[in-house]
Amino acid sequence: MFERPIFERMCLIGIGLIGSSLSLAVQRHGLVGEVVGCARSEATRQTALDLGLCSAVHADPAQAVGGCDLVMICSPVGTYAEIAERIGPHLREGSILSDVGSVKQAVIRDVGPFVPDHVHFVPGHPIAGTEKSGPEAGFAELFEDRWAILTPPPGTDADAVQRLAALWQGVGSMVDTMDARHHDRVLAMTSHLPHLIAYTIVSTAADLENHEQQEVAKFSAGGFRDFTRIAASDPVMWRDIFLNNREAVLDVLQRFNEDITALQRAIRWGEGEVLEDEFRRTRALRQGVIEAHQAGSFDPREPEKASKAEPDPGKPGPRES
Ligand SMILES: NC(=O)c1ccc[n+]([C@@H]2O[C@H](COP(=O)([O-])OP(=O)(O)OC[C@H]3O[C@@H](n4cnc5c(N)ncnc54)[C@H](O)[C@@H]3O)[C@@H](O)[C@H]2O)c1
Ligand SMILES: O=C(O)C(=O)C[C@]1(C(=O)O)C=C[C@@H](O)C=C1
Repeated sequence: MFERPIFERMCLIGIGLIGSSLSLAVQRHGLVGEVVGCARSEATRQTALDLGLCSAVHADPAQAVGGCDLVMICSPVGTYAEIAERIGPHLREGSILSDVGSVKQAVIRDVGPFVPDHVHFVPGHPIAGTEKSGPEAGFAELFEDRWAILTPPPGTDADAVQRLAALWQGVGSMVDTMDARHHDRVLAMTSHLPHLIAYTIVSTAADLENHEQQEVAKFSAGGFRDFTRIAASDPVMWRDIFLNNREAVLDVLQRFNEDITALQRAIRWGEGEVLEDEFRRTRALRQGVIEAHQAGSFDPREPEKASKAEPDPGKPGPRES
C-alpha cells in the first residue's frame, strides 16, 4: 500500500536492543531511506556507526531529529519527558513521532504536551525483546511474528497511523491498535507481573544459605533457569516500567497475591482436588495462549474453545539461552 521506502529518514533516540534491532530490520527490508540516531555516550555513538546502525549519530537529540519524517524514542520510559521537551520545537512539519516504550499512558502524559500541532504523535510498543541490552544486542529478526501495538490518542491522523503500521508490518510484525489504558492493563498481566515474579524468585534464591544456593545454581535446568533469564533484564528499563504503570501492576499483583494465598491454603490443608483442578485449568489456558499466537485472538474466559493443536512455544533463536 505504501511505496518503499515508507520513510525518508528515521531518527532513533536511544540505540539499545530495540533501537538497533529496528535499524537492522528497516534497512534489511528497505523501509527507510536513511537511519540517524542519538546516543548519550561516545562509545555507543561509535558502535552505532561501526555496526552500520546509523549513517550519523548525535549527542544532542534536538540536532538528531532535524529533517526526519519519523522519530522513534527507544530509551527507557523515564527519560521521555526530558527528550520530548528537547526535541519538540525541532520536529519536522508533518512528521510522525513514535516510540517503543513498554507502557503507554505515561508516555502520552509525558510526551503529549511537547508535541507541536503539525506533528503526528503515534505511540507504539513492539511485544518483542530479550533480556539483553545495548546496541550490540540487536538482531533484524526480533520483530518477526510478534505483535506491535499502537495506541494513537483520539483524533490522531489515520494516514499517519497506517503509515507507521506499515513500517511494523514491513519488519514482520502483526499490528493491533488499542486504547493506552487497555494496553497498560493487559501488559501489566502478560509482561510486567511475570517480570516482577521472576525478579522475586531469583532474589529469594539468592538469599538462601550459601550451600543451598550452590545447589540451586547446579540443578537449575528447567523452570528456574527460565526465571533467571527474565530476571537478568535491564534494571533501569524495568524500574521505569514499574514506576510508570503503577496502578495496573498493583491491581494484578493484588489478584496474584490472593490466588497464591488460596494455593498456599490448599497445600497446607492437603486439598489435592483444589490443586489438581487449578492446574488442569491453567494447562488449558496454555493451549489458548498458543492458539492465540497462531490465530491472532484469545478469550481467556473461554479456554475450552482452544483446539488441540500441537504447541509451538515460540521461535528458537537469540532469545533462547
Ligand atoms: N528489552 C525489551 O524486551 C523491550 C521490548 C519492548 C519494548 N522495550 C522498550 O524499549 C525501550 C528501550 O529498551 P531496550 O531494551 O532497547 O533498552 P537498552 O538498555 O538496550 O537501550 C536503551 C538505550 O537508551 C539509551 N538512553 C538512555 N537515556 C537516554 C537519553 N536520555 N537519550 C538518549 N539515549 C538514552 C541508553 O544508553 C541505551 O543505550 C524501553 O522504553 C523499553 O521499555 C523493551
Ligand atoms: O522475551 C523477553 O525477554 C521479554 O521479556 C520481552 C517482553 C515481554 O515481556 O514479553 C519484555 C518487555 C516488553 O515491553 C515486551 C516484551
